[in-house]
Amino acid sequence: MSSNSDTAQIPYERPVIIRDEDATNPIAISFEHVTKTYKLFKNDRARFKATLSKKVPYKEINASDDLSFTIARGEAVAFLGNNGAGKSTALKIITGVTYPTHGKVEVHGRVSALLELSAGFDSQLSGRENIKFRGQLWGISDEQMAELEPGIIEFAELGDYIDQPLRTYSSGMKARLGFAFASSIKPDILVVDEALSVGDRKFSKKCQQCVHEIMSDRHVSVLFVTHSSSAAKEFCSRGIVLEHGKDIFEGSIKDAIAFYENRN
Ligand SMILES: Nc1ncnc2c1ncn2[C@@H]1O[C@H](COP(=O)(O)OP(=O)(O)OP(=O)(O)O)[C@@H](O)[C@H]1O
Repeated sequence: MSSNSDTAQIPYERPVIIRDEDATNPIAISFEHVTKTYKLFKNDRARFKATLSKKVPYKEINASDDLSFTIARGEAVAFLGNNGAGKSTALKIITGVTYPTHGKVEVHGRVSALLELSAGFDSQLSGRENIKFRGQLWGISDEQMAELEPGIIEFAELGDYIDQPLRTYSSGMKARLGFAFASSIKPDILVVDEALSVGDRKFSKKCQQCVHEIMSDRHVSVLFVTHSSSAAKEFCSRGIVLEHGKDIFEGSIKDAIAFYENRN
């Protein structure tokens, strides 16, 4: 693999993103030569100045660096890597929270992300209204939402607060609502960061159980980010080890864990 600096011709100089809900495609996710470059300015003032002038100096960091991998339909793959290896960046590209600088990304199927659970909620709307609103954003029909709503509300365990505006919720309560929604909408692709902590210990356990149930469904493709070898072994058949944004090892989960552990 080559880095940006020594690549004469960058593949997909303009990012190409193909995203659809075709869950019959044998490929769930594919990255081809994906690079995500962040610009690091000296401070916020310099960042602001850079919007007006091209002369403001900055450093560049490739959070994803010429990253290529494919996740097949129904496959469960673990991303292993130390802090800053580029795991979250890859997940954010998959969920559309951030865009690559170069490369081609394909995502086929409905993605449910257990990442930033409370992002995107409207604080003036109640929990119930937020569920409906999110359902509309996801393109879920009113009938389907009406079927799903009681399960989401029951799972979230918010009691009377479900009809109160979200501004009255604690951060844990918002995360509960986000988790309840994301896990109830039958995804084709589940993206989950194991570091995710939702609410108190009891609720967190319930969430883990729920994630495990979704992950055991053989039709769901899973991309699982973890530092824990045992969780990766339990659910994933394949592992990808990331370092400095690059894919430095890809193989069976057993081999990937052995590689990762030897490196640390
Ligand atoms: N918005 C940003 N601006 C600048 N640099 C960023 C930004 N987001 C991430 N980075 C950098 O990109 C690199 C990869 O970060 P990323 O969050 O993807 O790593 P990670 O493997 O998920 O780490 P962790 O295990 O700590 O969650 C890091 O060096 C990080 O500092």
